[in-house]
Formats: sequence, C-alpha cells, structure tokens
Amino acid sequence: MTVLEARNVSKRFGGIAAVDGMSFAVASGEILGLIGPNGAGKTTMFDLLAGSVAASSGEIRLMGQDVTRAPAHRRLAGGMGRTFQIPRPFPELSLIDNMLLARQDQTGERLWANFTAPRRIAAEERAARDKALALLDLVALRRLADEPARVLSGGQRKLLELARVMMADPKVVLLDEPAAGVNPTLLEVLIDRIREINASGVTFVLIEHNIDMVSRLCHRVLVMASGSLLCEGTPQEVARDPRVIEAYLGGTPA
Ligand SMILES: Nc1ncnc2c1ncn2[C@@H]1O[C@H](COP(=O)(O)OP(=O)(O)OP(=O)(O)O)[C@@H](O)[C@H]1O
Repeated sequence: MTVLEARNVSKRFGGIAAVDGMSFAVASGEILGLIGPNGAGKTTMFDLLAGSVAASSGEIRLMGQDVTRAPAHRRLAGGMGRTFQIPRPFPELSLIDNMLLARQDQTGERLWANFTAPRRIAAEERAARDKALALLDLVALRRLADEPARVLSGGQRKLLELARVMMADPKVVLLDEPAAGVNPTLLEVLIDRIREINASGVTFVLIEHNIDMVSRLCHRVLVMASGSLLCEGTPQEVARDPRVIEAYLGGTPA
C-alpha cells in the first residue's frame, strides 16, 4: 500500500525550479532515503510533502487523499510527522513539557471541557505523560525528563525530536538529516530506534548525507539532482551508479 505519493510535483522560486517534476511513491513500512548533492532540492521536496511550502504544480497524496492544498497541520493530523535539520526545542522547558506540547487535539485545550469533563482531562493528561515518558525512555533520555532542553547536546536534540514527532502517532515520518551533528555512540542509538519504530509499522523517508547510515537503514534510495529524480534503487545499486557519482562530483562539496 502507498502511504505517500508525489505526482509530477514542481516548485519554482522566481526563476529557479528547486523541484522539477518529481514523481515517486512511498510504500507502507519502508524506509526510503532521499539523497543528492547540496542544492538538489531535497529539503524543498520535504517542505512540499509536509505542506510548509505550496507546490507550483503537481499533486501530493497522503494515505490515498489529495493533500496538495492542505496546510501542514492537516497533514500532521492525517498521519504525517516531520523533523527538521536543526531541531529547535523550547530551551527553557523541560523535556517532558517539550514532549507534551507535541500532542494533537487535547480535550483540555477546549475551555468548556475543563468544566464538563475534568476527570476525562486528568486521565488524558496522565496517559499523555506516560506516553511521553515511554518515548523518552525509548530514545535514552528518560533520566533527563525534568531537565530543561537547553542542557541537551546536538545529538540528544535529534533524539528528542524523534520522540516528539512520535507523540502524534504518525504513520509516515519525514526525517531531515537525522545523523547531522550526532556523535557515533548516539548515532547507533538513533539507528536502532528508527529500526524499532519502523518495525512497529511506521514508514520513514529520510534526507541524509551520511551514506553509511543510508546504506544501513534504507530499503530503497531516491537520488535527486537539479530538482529532478536522477535514479533510484537499493543503497548498493545507487552507490555504484556512474550518474550518481558524477552528480556528486559535479555538485558543491558538502
Ligand atoms: N525559499 C527559497 N527561495 C529561493 N530559492 C530557494 C528557496 N529554497 C530553496 N531554494 C533554492 O532551491 C534549490 C534547492 O534547495 P534545497 O535546499 O531544497 O536543496 P537540498 O538538496 O536540500 O540542499 P542541501 O543538501 O544543501 O540541504 C537551491 O538552488 C536553493 O538555493
């Protein structure tokens, strides 16, 4: 089953076609890599999928629904989560509070419900807290749950971001350079956790420059160059494709 699909999607910024006629489908349960030299259009493609940038043309489908014109929050509610290249947690808030802010549609946010259903709200709060703690545990951050997010290293912020995105129970998660700035020990934790979450049925699409991580995690890889799809295949297939080697050599070094 296809969870996410781009059909001939383009995005122009003035005279530049940052994404130029991209078509691909993401199958349920896969970990798909999106690679390509700097400026290839990967982040713009993520922005188009997540709804933070509007497509100039083409169609984006999430769980079989056309979401091309749906705002980011509707795509989130429809099952798409997203992490950013540079995570920005609220630095003065504790990890647990950062997690709780990532929830969707809490009853307690509706003013009247505070009067009509206080017990339900208390139960929801407890369940959310338990879920947040379980997710912090999953990414090895539970012991820091009450610390402010500013104490985290760059790698720990990436782990917090992965845990945060899982609070909304996404079906497909877009990860923008999860390995960037993560030390080798935490990188192993991150790889294990992505695998574990994937085994529980969550689909991933990841932009990554760390080719070792791509070849260890991804079932399939799309290579972008100059806004278009250059080729696709297993990590091993694309690594030995002469067009890919040429695109990287011709691009601006990272
Ligand atoms: N908001 C914008 N306005 C104008 N041009 C933009 C904008 N965003 C991206 N671009 C241009 O679109 C092209 C693709 O950029 P994009 O950031 O999507 O590439 P990328 O593959 O993610 O690169 P990197 O690996 O360096 O993050 C680049 O030429 C970039 O300068």
